[in-house]
Amino acid sequence: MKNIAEIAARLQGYDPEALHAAQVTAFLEQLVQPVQECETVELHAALGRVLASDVVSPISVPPHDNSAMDGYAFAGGQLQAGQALRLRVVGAPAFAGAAWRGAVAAGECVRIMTGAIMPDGLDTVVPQELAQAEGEFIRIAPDVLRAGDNRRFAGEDLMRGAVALAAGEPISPAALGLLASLGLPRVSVRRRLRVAVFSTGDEILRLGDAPREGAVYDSNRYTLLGLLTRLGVELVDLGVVPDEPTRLRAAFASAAAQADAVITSGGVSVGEADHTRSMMRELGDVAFWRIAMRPGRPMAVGRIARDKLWTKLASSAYPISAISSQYNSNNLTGEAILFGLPGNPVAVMVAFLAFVRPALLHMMGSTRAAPPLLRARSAGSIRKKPGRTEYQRGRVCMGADGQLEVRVTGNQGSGVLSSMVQANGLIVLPHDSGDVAAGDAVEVMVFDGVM
Ligand SMILES: Nc1nc2c(c(=O)[nH]1)N[C@H]1C(S)=C(S)[C@@H](COP(=O)(O)OP(=O)(O)OC[C@H]3O[C@@H](n4cnc5c(N)ncnc54)[C@H](O)[C@@H]3O)O[C@H]1N2
Ligand code: MOO
Repeated sequence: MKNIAEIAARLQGYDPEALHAAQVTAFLEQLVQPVQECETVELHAALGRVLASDVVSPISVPPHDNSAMDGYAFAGGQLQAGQALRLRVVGAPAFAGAAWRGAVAAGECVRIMTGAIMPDGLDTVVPQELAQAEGEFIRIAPDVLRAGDNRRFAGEDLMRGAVALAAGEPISPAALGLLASLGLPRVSVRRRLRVAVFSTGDEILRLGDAPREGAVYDSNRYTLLGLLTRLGVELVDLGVVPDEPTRLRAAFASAAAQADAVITSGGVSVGEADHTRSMMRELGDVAFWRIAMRPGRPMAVGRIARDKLWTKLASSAYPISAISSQYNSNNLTGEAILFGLPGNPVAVMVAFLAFVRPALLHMMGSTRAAPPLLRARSAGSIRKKPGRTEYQRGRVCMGADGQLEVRVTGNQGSGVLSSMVQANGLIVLPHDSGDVAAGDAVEVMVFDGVM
């Protein structure tokens, strides 16, 4: 296991006082490892889990060539440009699930329903809307159809023996359907990631507490719990922890004893009461950064080695028995990854979306960790200083000309959640870029469905 200093040493131009967003991503890729344990779950419970190994198709889907339409099947070679075709309807209709095995001669066709197996030798289906019935015949007008139309091939979705879904694929509703189409009742997935969350700060009120001068309600834990629930992790909610070394030590110890990752908010800046960062450092191997970004400038990232935790706690007179039972009952790797996010509510969400979420996806074993970026035209001008990555809250929609357009959603203060609620993405203005003029193309990290 590389220590934090070793990972940092590999980053070109590493400056903890002005780290680039791209360096944070590169650092986290080095720091985290996918969980190795797997389990087999019922398909209906697999949504959002990450596939542990390749799924090879035991069958072809569809299993036979079949019709895509209700209509009449015939040999398409009989179609001729500029000419109508008249065919005699023979045999019993072919229904989905009931093959029709008779012979069909030239000049003949068979009534067929969507999904029914194509009778031998036939390759084309005329939908019934395009077939004019004339007694026992049908007539197909000139040039309405080509040979091969409306036939679905055996295996056109999935071929027997081919990889249907690769390891690392997050299981989406479409993937659930795909696995079900193979007849697989269960699937092997990586174990769920366990993530502990707590908010820090003496001024943080629990919901339901009476308002108090200078105090704010704990919103960060709720946004984080929401984001993590969408990610499909197991949550360990440790509530609000005041800025007191003893309480923080207990919270970090408990979190590290039972979770793969620990996410906190607040107390990572330079204020007098910012004890979170010193406690992280006491118990773990941690880097504190000022990231050249806005919002989300201060952030602490590191790990607590679980085997060293006991020694460290012993020297602080912490009651180890309180957490050793939690530790023993869990099947965790040797370390808990720490994400000490800043206190400002939007900074929390931006840091989560830009860095923490990709890192957690990587830990979950997902091969789809990078957030999706769209290019859109900026509806207005945006002021931007070169030398830091800026994330502006914006709403993407289709402009009058059918092109994607993004509009900033109001006050961009790092404590202002209302503009975050109105947004459906973050406009990502890269490190070196300057002001954006109305009409310029910008990149947007869309978060519909993510948050
Ligand atoms: N001299 C400097 N001051 C500050 C710097 C700096 O670089 N030099 N950075 C500023 C930035 S940017 C941020 S962000 C904050 C981060 O500070 P902390 O991580 O220590 O966060 P706190 O001071 O605890 O809180 C900041 C702000 O956020 C509110 N907050 C905290 N927790 C919650 C919560 N759970 N729910 C809702 N709101 C919360 C808190 O009340 C403060 O208003 O530091 C700047 N200062
Ligand atoms: O950048 Mo702080 O992280 O603005 O809110």
